[in-house]
Amino acid sequence: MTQLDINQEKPASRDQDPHHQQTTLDSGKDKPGLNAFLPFLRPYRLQVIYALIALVITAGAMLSLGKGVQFLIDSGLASGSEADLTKALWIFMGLVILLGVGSFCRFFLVSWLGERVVADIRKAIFAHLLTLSPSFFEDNSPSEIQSRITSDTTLLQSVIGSSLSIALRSSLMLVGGIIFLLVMHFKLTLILLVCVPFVVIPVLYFGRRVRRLSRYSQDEIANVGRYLSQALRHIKVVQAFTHEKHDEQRFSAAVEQAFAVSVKRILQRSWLALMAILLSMSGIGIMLWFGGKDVISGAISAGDLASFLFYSIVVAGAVTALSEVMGELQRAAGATERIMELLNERSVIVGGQQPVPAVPESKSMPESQNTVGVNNSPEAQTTPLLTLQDVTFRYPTRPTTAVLKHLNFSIQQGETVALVGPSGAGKSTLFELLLRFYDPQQGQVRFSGQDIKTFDLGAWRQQLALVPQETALFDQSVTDNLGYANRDASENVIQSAAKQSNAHEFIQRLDKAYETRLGEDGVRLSGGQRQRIAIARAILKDAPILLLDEATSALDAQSEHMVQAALEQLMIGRTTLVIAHRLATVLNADRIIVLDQGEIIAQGTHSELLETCALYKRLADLQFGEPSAN
Ligand SMILES: Nc1ncnc2c1ncn2[C@@H]1O[C@H](COP(=O)(O)OP(=O)(O)OP(=O)(O)O)[C@@H](O)[C@H]1O
Repeated sequence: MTQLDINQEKPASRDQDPHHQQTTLDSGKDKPGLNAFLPFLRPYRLQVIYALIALVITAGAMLSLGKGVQFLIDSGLASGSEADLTKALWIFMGLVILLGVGSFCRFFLVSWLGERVVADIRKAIFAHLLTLSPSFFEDNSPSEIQSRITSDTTLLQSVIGSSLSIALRSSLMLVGGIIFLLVMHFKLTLILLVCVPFVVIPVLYFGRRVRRLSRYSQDEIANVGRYLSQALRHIKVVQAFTHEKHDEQRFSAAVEQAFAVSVKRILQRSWLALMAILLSMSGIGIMLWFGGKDVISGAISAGDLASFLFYSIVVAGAVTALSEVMGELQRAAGATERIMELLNERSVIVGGQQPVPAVPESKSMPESQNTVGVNNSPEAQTTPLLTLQDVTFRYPTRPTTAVLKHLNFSIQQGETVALVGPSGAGKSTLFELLLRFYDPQQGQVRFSGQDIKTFDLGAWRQQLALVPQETALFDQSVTDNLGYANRDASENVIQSAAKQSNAHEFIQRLDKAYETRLGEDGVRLSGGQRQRIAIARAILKDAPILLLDEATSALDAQSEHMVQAALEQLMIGRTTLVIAHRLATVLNADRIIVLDQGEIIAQGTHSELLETCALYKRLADLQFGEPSAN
């Protein structure tokens, strides 16, 4: 399904909807597993090879170290010769240096690979997410996706950056260690192999419990963090309702809860330490006893016993490490699967190959503003610029309800058409279809006679400039926020757009003028100022079709005048479709379309509609404050 296992419950009807079928993921087949991220490792083949070499060298050095210990004791200490001792120590130190340098290289290379691959995966996911249609984000909430990406990639990072190398190293140590042990002393090896489970199983048991509690502990800490950020984000609400005491108590309850979980974890960890020391040291004691008897009887040397102990510890350590990382590897396989699902998700909105035809010249459009070329052919002059033909649309999340029903209308180049209708009539949805956030299930939207689905998606969206009701602003400078519409615009061009949209003056009055950061969600601007920023953006985009969604919230007379003047400037020479909430807009429109419950119920001018359409008359009375006698 489209859901990345985020939303478990889905309405059954969605599966029967052919449109929605396109948005579903084939998560059931070809489970990718860990090898799915091999393509991400491919560019770093050399580093992988170097890391493997370092891995083999360190494992070899570690295994040889046991023999080094034996040599040190038997040839160095037991022989009583200082020269032999020095020689043995040199060999031992050589191995230690090899092990140290090898470990340095292995650790650096493997961790580097983990970080590098995860950085690439994060970039790939983000770039891919940006291409998905809005319907995908209705099925999968962005905040869930965000936390998924963060936790899944962090898990992958730890697996690529450490667990995999631990698994490889431990396997080498395990096999190598057992071979050394068997060659050295068959009977002691058998004793060891019997002892290992007695040590490893309890350690694993407590280890698992510690891990599980660590996860709970993390969750509790996340809860505390969430609570904290909510309270601080809404600090004005907290203080206005004098809610401080209550919030303080709830916060301290959350902190105490986190503390209680941590104490449980610490206790298990302490048990783990106790068991590990008792069991492993008892095991060593048992072997020392058996081995010591053999040393006394002369069957083996003291060096033999010491190196035997060394290899036993290596083998037990490898077994423990392997069983620990196996769980990690499994979890990482799940994480990889989810990441791959996300990367394999295809947008249901696909662009075509056709170039967008040039917009026919408008008599009122100044030459400088018509950037998409001019087409003067008689055919271009007569074909409407925009046509909706029998358009029926249902949102993918509500496949049974048609939001737009059999819409038919055309707009000529340069025309201004106002859309009017009660809340929920489908006005904004119409804009979403024009922007191709969704495609209609039935009918076509045409531009200069061609279905907009045949156009390259980016090129088509370049033809439209949207001035939304709520202007989305980013926590960046004013220049960056304006430049959002046109990344190539120079500072001069940006300022001239701000002047045209009557935004320049208030921008100049901000602390750092155009360099002022607007704060999260542009909180530092008033409604009218935000709208003028949106208008400046549309000017910068310089698209032939304007989609205006007028703000419903009332502006004071001065702001209203500024916004209106800016809009009039913007509309010159463009084809405009406006969701109208102001009297001035409907009066200035060439035509008004009245929408109700997804259907066009009337079209005409303001005065015509007042006569012919009861719904329009009622809306005019309510929305525009227009006395019905007018
Ligand atoms: N993403 C969505 N998923 C499902 N249904 C939606 C979605 N967006 C809007 N709708 C529904 O579609 C219908 C039309 O909504 P739309 O926003 O187009 O109306 P509108 O005429 O613009 O209303 P308003 O003037 O209040 O903005 C409403 O019933 C709404 O609940």
